[in-house]
Amino acid sequence: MASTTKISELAEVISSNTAIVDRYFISNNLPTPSFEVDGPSTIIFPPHEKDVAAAYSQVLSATLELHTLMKGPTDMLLRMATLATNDTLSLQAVYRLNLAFKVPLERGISYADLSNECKLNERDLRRLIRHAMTNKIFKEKNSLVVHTAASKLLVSNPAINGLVGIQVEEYFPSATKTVEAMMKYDGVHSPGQSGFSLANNTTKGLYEEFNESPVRSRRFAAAMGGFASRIPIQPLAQKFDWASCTNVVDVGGAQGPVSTALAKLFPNTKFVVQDYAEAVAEGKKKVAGDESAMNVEFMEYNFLTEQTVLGADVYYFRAIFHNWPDESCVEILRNQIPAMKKGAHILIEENLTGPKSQALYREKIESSMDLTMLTYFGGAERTAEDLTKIAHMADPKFKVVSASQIEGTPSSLVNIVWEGGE
Ligand SMILES: C[S@@+](CC[C@H](N)C(=O)[O-])C[C@H]1O[C@@H](n2cnc3c(N)ncnc32)[C@H](O)[C@@H]1O
Repeated sequence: MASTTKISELAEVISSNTAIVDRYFISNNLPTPSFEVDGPSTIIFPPHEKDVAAAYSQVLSATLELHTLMKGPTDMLLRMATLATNDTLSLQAVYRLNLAFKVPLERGISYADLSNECKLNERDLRRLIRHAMTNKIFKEKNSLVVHTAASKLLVSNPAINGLVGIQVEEYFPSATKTVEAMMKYDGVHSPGQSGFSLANNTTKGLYEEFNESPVRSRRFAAAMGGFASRIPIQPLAQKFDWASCTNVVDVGGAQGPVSTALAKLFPNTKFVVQDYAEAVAEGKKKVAGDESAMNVEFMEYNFLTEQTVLGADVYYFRAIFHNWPDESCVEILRNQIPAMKKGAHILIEENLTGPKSQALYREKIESSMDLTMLTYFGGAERTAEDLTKIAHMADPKFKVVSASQIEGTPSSLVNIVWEGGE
């Protein structure tokens, strides 16, 4: 008989690594994880110390694996789809009915009063909320619905609320159509062939569709902005010689969160942020009167057409290419060529995927992000080699000179030099 089994090995990994994380919390006077209403909303982001981050990641992976092993193949298969779908269903109810905003933060509310406020009968409302509670979104106290740290976050953080909104209102229906879309078009070769497009009964891609719907477009932009604002700027500032550039074009730069931050650090470099009209208008409003953003300009530009800023030193794309199928990435790169001088850089900042043999939790998050890109856009999470192939397909005179992680962030920077032109 084996002296240790897989499940007791995993239990040991969980125990020893939880102790490392716990010691870190205690010695740094940090609150220990809790969903109590005054508990911390984030655990460790970004990871401050590598060994603690590794221990934290081991705990998440080993608990996931132990949980799956303990369920066994039958229970896992029988329940997987309904469990995951119903998690989203009850979250959709929380979002759609605006429940987090209707439960008073300080005292809670009865199901009867909440039912009146939501115009939904008490019995069904209770069923939905009780399910949300299994994910620690609200809890019951003295027969009242009261907040937890998770439900409170929906009230206090508009970006998180927006991200939840797009998951339940846009992603949830789109994902049900992804396989159908792939079968229909034998893969996804243009944004209009995505699960999103099929679910929305359109041949347009997500961005084009949202251009006609300011409410959906704003919710999406706010949610993306929430992601963007969590990434520190210093590591990117140190990763490239921005100071030596006269002009940088931030292509698809949204409301300019990166360019306005870089512009403060590099006052002699001019940053041009390009995006659709609405993002550009919002960006202009944000920097109006800000002396430190005098070197930032906003410009409407559709990157599916030829680049209009000629002769810049850098054309920078952050979190753009993973939103597009390979064919569109090639087109976007080719659209920059007529504007590019010899030696100009295309800088692509993206999360690059790594080898498959990594911690289970990390693998699940990365692979889930990949399917999210596929469903929304027909896009993909890519390796450095994938992006190199795309650059060469666009033109062999694009030379990939480096691709490496930006220290302290989840992103990498791919530096491509244009060897054609004058
Ligand atoms: C995921 S966001 C990234 C925004 C920004 N680069 C950042 O990292 O915060 C993608 C951006 O691409 C813009 N975009 C999508 N299609 C575009 C197009 N055809 N032309 C210009 N911008 C576009 C969107 O409006 C959005 O702001």
